[in-house]
Amino acid sequence: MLLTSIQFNAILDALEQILPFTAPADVCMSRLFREHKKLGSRDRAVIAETVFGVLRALPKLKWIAGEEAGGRLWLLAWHAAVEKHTIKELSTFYREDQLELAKTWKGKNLADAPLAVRAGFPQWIVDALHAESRTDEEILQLGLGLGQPAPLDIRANLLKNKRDALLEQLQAEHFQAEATPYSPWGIRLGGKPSLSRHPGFLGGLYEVQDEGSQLLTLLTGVRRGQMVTDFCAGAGGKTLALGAQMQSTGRLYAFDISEKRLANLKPRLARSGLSNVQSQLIASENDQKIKRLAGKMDAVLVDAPCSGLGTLRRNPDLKYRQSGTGVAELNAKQASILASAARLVKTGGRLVYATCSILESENSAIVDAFLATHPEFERVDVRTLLAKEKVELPLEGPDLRLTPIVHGTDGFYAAVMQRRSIAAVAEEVAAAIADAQDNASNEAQAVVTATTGEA
Ligand SMILES: C[S@@+](CC[C@H](N)C(=O)[O-])C[C@H]1O[C@@H](n2cnc3c(N)ncnc32)[C@H](O)[C@@H]1O
Repeated sequence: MLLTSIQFNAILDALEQILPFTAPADVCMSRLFREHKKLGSRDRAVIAETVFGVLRALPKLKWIAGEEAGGRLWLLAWHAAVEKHTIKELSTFYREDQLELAKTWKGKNLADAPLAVRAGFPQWIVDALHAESRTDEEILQLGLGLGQPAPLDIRANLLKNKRDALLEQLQAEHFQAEATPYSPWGIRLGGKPSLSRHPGFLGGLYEVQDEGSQLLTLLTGVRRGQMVTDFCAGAGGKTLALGAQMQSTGRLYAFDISEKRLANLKPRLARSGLSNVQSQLIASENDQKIKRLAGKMDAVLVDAPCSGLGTLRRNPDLKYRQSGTGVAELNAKQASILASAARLVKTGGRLVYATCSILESENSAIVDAFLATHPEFERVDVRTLLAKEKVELPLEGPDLRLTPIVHGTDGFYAAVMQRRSIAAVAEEVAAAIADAQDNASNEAQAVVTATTGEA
């Protein structure tokens, strides 16, 4: 059987709540599951898988069934044209006239669809990527990668165990578990197991974290005893990884403007066993509390608020809840946060700017503009840093750009910068002035030569 009627009705219910896109899909799903207490774990898995499948494929389903068709018919298009269920299987849930429509949809050829539909993006994302000179082929590859379900990655908590020991333990418990290809702390779990009651999870042996997110933290290069700030800590996914890298020594400040997110860090901190983290609610990136830490940090991570388009595998609804205008507003915030966070970095210290976005306007454009006005910082090639950590992964250019198709991770970006000494900056400025003076005098000589004929 395709679905039970309880599952089918719950899916329709969920779509009705999610499709106006006024609240995040995962929040709507949690609410629905709380309201339907009788749904078993298998039901929940089937419902969530179908709803998220429909959200990922929505541009395609709208092209097949029509922009205004609505949840029920888009679900029919999903089952008929994507999941390829037979008309007989669908007849339990749909009327004769709807089944007639489904028959015609089965013959639709996606190759005839516009690029946005084939890539599974709303048009605004295609326009934004085109504006950044991405080719149709690149957009298609990005869309296909971000249109797949994401794997389940965990990060071994090095404070409590080693990755290999945890891997062995999980395999002994019959998890489908394997080491992630790039992160030295990562384990990829197959079969989507529920971990929330697993003793290893409750005991803080690991945290759920995408491999790409683990790699961003690795780039900070933090070590024992350092002073470190996670400027946009949120619920602390990266704070926990940083704290473990520091072996719970030194001091790790976790800043955020969201009290709710910082509150969610608390139970995670308790499980992790870390005692070096100080979480701090700030009013804005210019909060007075930050000033006293100026120039004191060995490393600052700015995991900036962003469109989140790199996480569409997990949050497919984001592509409908974000917009070009929203991204432009984020760009201003990102630049302001980066400039403010940079003040905390000491000479020789590291500044990592990261997002889970695929748009360069949120990524290198922010970093390039920052570097153009902050000569005291220089870009560090992440390929060199990763090589030192013995992480080999395909990268083009000095910044980290991860994508699902190439790296099997969510879409991530990171640039690493280092604060130079005043002497180095002064030396460079003096050299630039000398160059400019040389050029000016050469030009003056050329004018004299041209007008008098005397060299
Ligand atoms: C990408 S999320 C951080 C995710 C988190 N680092 C993690 O790994 O789980 C961005 C965070 O920036 C926070 N934020 C937004 N504006 C901020 C600001 N002006 N200063 C500091 N944090 C800010 C948001 O509340 C959000 O938690």
